[in-house]
This record gives sequence, structure tokens and C-alpha cells, in this order.
Amino acid sequence: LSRFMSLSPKQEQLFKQASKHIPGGVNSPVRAFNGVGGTPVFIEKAKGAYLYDVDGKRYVDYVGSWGPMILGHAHPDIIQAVQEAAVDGLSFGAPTVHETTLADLICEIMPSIELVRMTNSGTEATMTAIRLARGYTGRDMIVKFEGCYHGHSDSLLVKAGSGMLTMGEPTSKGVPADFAKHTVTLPYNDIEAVKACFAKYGQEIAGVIVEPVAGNMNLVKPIKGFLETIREQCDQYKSVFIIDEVMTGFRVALGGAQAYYNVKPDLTTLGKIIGAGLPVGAFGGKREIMECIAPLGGVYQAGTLSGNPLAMRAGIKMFETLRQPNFYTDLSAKLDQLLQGLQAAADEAGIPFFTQQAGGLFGLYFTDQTEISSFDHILKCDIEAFRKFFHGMLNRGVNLAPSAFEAGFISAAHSDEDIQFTIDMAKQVFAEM
Ligand SMILES: Cc1ncc(COP(=O)(O)O)c(CN[C@@H](CN)CCC(=O)O)c1O
Repeated sequence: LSRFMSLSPKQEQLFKQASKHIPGGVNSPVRAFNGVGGTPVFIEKAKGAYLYDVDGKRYVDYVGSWGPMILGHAHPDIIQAVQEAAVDGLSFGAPTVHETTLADLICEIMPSIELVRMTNSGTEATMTAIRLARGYTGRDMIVKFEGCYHGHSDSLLVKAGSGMLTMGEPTSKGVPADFAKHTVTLPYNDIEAVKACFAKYGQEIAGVIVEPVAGNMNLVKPIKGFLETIREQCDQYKSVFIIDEVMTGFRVALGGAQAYYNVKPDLTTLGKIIGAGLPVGAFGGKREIMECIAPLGGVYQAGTLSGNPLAMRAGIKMFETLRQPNFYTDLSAKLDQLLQGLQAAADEAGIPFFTQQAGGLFGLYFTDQTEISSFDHILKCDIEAFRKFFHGMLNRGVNLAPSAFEAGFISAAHSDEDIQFTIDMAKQVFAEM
């Protein structure tokens, strides 16, 4: 593997320079390549399906900035919208009609959302949704699921306690145990565990937060009845059902996973795609819950740059394309073509491998297991094989997520040629594995 790891001396030098004043040389940990080894690639620009690194090398990109670039990079309509917004001023700290327009759009596309508030990241959105669930119910306990990631707020950096239905333990230093103990973490897709948790703590549970399709432990789809059980239990015990659609919103379907699986949450958190690449998050849902948010109610939340005009106008412009008929059927068909090609290539080379898809989101698994529906299944996959595949593809100009515990993203800009190229490169890499 080491022969794959080093990139150009220039990239090595840039990483050394970055590491002088930036922790780990990156502004978000996953970018440091710790999950795959080697030095991160420094990107200079991007266009359509492609990234271009500082050496001018082109990569077909399946990370898409972790989801936002569903139209492809530097889409001319988006760039024009941002340029036009910029000349009108970058931020006013006062209401603009663009915020109303985007809020109206989101509420129309996701009918479970009656009121929506913009933030600057998915983390802010989920952090506030948790606070809102607690403020609305007057309860403290939150339920989340192993392997799901909802951003880095304290209540959500919690893993399962020693016993399953016990108080959570921090997954990060700096999160007080007193804080983590209000979060119970259950196995994803474990319907009985959800029922047992509510039977034991029901009256204390402020809310449940779940990735409706998990994309932060690699891709894991909900089994039949999982999301429905959370909905039923929240109804029975008057807890708030929060669906974290930061990654799945406008990705697995226009209406998100809640449309894809026909489940109605009380609150939805959003991010990534709604800003078209600019910093945006959002949380929204039932009016009676959202009316607890300041300035209407006593749950405080704020943000200097929330709803800023550049991000709003980029998002509004992007939805013009997303709402075109067949956008998602075409995106899914494109991804299906890719995954079928990768599967055939792996089978030909005799590599234990399979894939899963949810709209424009995908997972690649190096395993001979035939089912992936839990974090335990993911932990049994062959990480070393993934690392070899990752570097083999990167060297051949295909950019995958630098971790076996991340999902993959395709865009409308990926052409048939890009997909065939990806499959051809995979054939070469599988052959040397
Ligand atoms: C379901 C879900 N909920 C919340 C978040 C946090 O959003 P941000 O605070 O990173 O905007 C995320 C962020 N996803 C990661 C990808 N694994 C972002 C990449 C990164 O951390 O750099 C998410 O996937």
C-alpha cells in the first residue's frame, strides 16, 4: 500500500505547510486521510464531475464536498447566482426576501416542515433540534443510534454505555459525563431495542434523532419497520421524532428520505445540498414545536450569518434544477449504471464486494456478507481492501471518500464516459488487489 501513498512532493510540502498552523493540516478531520493513510490531495479548482489538484491532475469526484455538489462543481447557474448576490453585498444581518423564498421552497418540498430556521451548518441544525425537543417536552433524554453522526454538538458525541439501555458515554474528550448521560445510544435498525428503550424511559425521552438512511458508517439503509417504530413510539410517549436529513435531504429523493420511506417526522434537520456548496444548515417541522424557538418562544437559537443572501440565492437557484422532472430518476439511473459496472468488475476479479444505493447516495462494501443493515455488519467489512481500492482509484484519477465509514455521492454532471472511466479504472485496481 505504501507505494500508493505518496503523492507529488509539492502536495507533501503543502500538507507540511498546512500542518504548521492548522490542527492536522485540515479544517475537518476526515480530510486528513487518517482513514486511508497517506497525504491528502490539495485541490485547486473543480468543474462538473471533476476536481483538479494543485498539480493539474484531474479526478472524477464521488465526494462532492460530502453531498452539496449534486449538480456538479461550479455549475454555471449557481456561480452566476452567487456572483450576482455578491455585488449586492455579502451579508446584512437583517431580513431579506431570499430567506422567505428558500423557506417557502423547503416547506413546499417537505410538507412535514411548517416552519424552518436557517443555520450555518448541519451541526447547528441538529444541536438546535435537540434543544428544541428538550424545551418543547420539558424532558432531558435523547435517543440516537450507533454509527450515526449528527455533527459535533455535545449531546450527540455519545456512544452506547456499557449496557445497551444505559446512559451514554462521550465519544469525544471535553464532553462532560453529566451531559452524555442524557443520551441513550441504540443499535441502528434494532426495532426491539427502540421498543425496550421507550418501555423503560418513555416518559423521560425528549426526542429521538436518526439518520433515515445512515451515511456516516458507510451506507446503511433502514429495515422495514425501523423508522415506523420510532414514529409509533414517539407518538405513544409524546417524544419528538427528529429525522436528520443533512445528508439525505434532496439527495435520496427531492423530498428526502422522509418522502422515499413515507415517514413523517416532527422535526427535520437539513444542510449540505440546500446551500449548493455555501455554508447552510436548517431545522424545521411542526408549527407547535417550532413556535418554541426565539423570538416566538423560550428556546434560544441565533446566528450572525444565518440565511445570508449568497447562500440563500445559491440554494434558490439550485432548486430550479432539482425540481425539474426526472432529475432524481436520471441521477439514480446514472448511479445504478456505475454500481452495476463496479459489481461486474469485482466479480470478474473474484473480489468479495457489493454495493448499495439510495437515490444519489451509495455505499461500497469489501465483504462476502450478503446483508449490510447494522454497524456490526460494517465493522466486519475489510478495511484494508477498501484502503487499497481507495488509493488505487485515487492514483488513477478517481476521488472516493477517504474512509471505509463514509458514503459516496454522484452528481448530475457525471457523464456516461466518466462512469465508464471509473469502471475501467476499478477493473485495473481489482486486478492488482
Ligand atoms: C447526517 C449528518 N448530520 C449532520 C452532519 C454535520 O453537518 P456539518 O456540521 O458538517 O455541516 C453531517 C456531516 N457529514 C460529514 C460526512 N461524514 C461531513 C464531512 C466532515 O465532517 O468534514 C451529517 O452527515
